[in-house]
Amino acid sequence: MNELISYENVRFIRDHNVILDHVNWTVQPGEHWAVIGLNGSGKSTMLNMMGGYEFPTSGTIRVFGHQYGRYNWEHVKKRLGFVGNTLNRFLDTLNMETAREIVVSGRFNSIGIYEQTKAEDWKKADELLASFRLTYLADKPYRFMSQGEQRRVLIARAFMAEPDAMILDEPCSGLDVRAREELLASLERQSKAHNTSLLYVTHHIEEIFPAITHVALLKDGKMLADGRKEHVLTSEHLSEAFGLSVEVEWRDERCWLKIT
Ligand SMILES: Nc1ncnc2c1ncn2[C@@H]1O[C@H](COP(=O)(O)OP(=O)(O)OP(=O)(O)O)[C@@H](O)[C@H]1O
Repeated sequence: MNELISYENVRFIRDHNVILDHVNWTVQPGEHWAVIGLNGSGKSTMLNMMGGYEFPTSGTIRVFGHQYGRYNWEHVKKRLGFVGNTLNRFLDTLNMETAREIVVSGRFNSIGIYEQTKAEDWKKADELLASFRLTYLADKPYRFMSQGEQRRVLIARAFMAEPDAMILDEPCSGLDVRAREELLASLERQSKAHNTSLLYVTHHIEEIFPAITHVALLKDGKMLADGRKEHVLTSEHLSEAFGLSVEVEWRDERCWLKIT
């Protein structure tokens, strides 16, 4: 069994609401996934479960070959990068730190630096800042950055530990079009450099950049379609998922939507 991630018949019920309904999903090494669906379709819940933040009501989740509930999940989490709104819990600490400090802290999977750092850690943080075009923010405290800048700093931080898989929950929200394109290019570069599988949640089909190989399409907590992106991103599937008549157009290995 060499899958990176596998969900078997995963159900998640909260307050009598079925939030994920018999979800089956497999990610193989080398694949990069986009997870799409309308607001409330269960995208974040599905991915947050991997971090051990929610326990499935039934079904099995395996990450890096380890079954959730039967293994010390801290070891799994060390190999997972995560960028999403859950980091807002640490806002008080983040606000006090500079971009450089935040990126370095990713080396220890912490927010805030509580361990001995080495010169090479700072060198690597500087390289990451450069790769994400954030050098100009190196010494600026988080609280004085724009929303888009904060988002990019957190993404650079998540690469510091060279994770095997990286969950990015709407990483481009709040970014202008140029910043979005720069971020997508940096993500592509970094994921190649470290062999990191990307798991990318978005509402925007045009953010599915060429390096993304597969798509999971959720509707009302169910997996409507999953597999290679060319097979999933069709006018029929997307019209059904969005409850709206749309037409898909492929240009330069990217997919664009037209409302029809
Ligand atoms: N802890 C919780 N308790 C109760 N309901 C929850 C909880 N977490 C999520 N939900 C509900 O589960 C559903 C799926 O939420 P989720 O955040 O996974 O959707 P999403 O597809 O990521 O949505 P969005 O695109 O708006 O971010 C929503 O109806 C939400 O209200």
